[in-house]
Amino acid sequence: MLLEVESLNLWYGEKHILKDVSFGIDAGEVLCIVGESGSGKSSILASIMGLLPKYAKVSGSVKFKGKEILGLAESEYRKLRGRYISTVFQEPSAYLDPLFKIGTQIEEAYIAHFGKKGAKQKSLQALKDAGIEDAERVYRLYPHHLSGGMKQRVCIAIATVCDPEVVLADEPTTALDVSVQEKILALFRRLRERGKAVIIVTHDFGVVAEVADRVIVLKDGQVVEQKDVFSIFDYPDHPYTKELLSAL
Ligand SMILES: Nc1ncnc2c1ncn2[C@@H]1O[C@H](COP(=O)(O)OP(=O)(O)OP(=O)(O)O)[C@@H](O)[C@H]1O
Repeated sequence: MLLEVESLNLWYGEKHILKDVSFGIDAGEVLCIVGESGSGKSSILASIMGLLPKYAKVSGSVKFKGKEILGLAESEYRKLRGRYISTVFQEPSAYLDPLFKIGTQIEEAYIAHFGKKGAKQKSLQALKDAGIEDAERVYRLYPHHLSGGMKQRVCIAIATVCDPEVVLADEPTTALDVSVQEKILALFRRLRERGKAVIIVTHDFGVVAEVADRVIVLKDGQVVEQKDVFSIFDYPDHPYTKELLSAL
């Protein structure tokens, strides 16, 4: 397994948020984490990325290529984030800095790990890989010049410019028009073809049907079902899974 989460538990004060969560993902796979709002989906991603608030208490294990990463020092997490494991967020407008050109923001992500040399070329390539054909032009624009779908492509370029092995995405299409959602999901399928391990958090089984190889269903911080995508639609076991599916 490229990334392996084992018996992950998370508490905020007295509140037990994640309860013995275990799953793994290999290169070239898309795993969807499905569950209602508040079930703990984003908390799983935050635990993997080392982005939990200080008052959070965690136990268990998160291994990347066999090496424990849960509880690393912030300086160590910084070496991982963006370079080996990176994240695409729900709201591209909130993530992009309105004051800086697109090119600058992608380059910054690259320079943090590799230095200035080759940064522009890599950034343009990342934009093209994210489905932006006129990359040279978009490179010089500011975020407010772009549509929501284009901004999310830029965020994917930022997340992939260092060629990470794992890409995490938290509701990456929720803020977008239905017409562009499909195109963004196609990009995640392309990441899988490029050998990335992709974890997508969603509450939407429509998204699952479009991209997932495997699915874990989370309820109140617990994994209640874990299956390949065909089985989850054809033979859902848990009543909660059936309930989520009936909303589709
Ligand atoms: N920083 C925090 N401090 C305290 N409680 C938190 C914090 N972040 C999340 N929680 C709580 O943890 C629980 C799980 O939240 P989380 O955001 O992981 O769920 P989610 O399934 O991703 O929901 P959503 O789809 O709404 O983002 C919720 O009850 C939430 O209120």
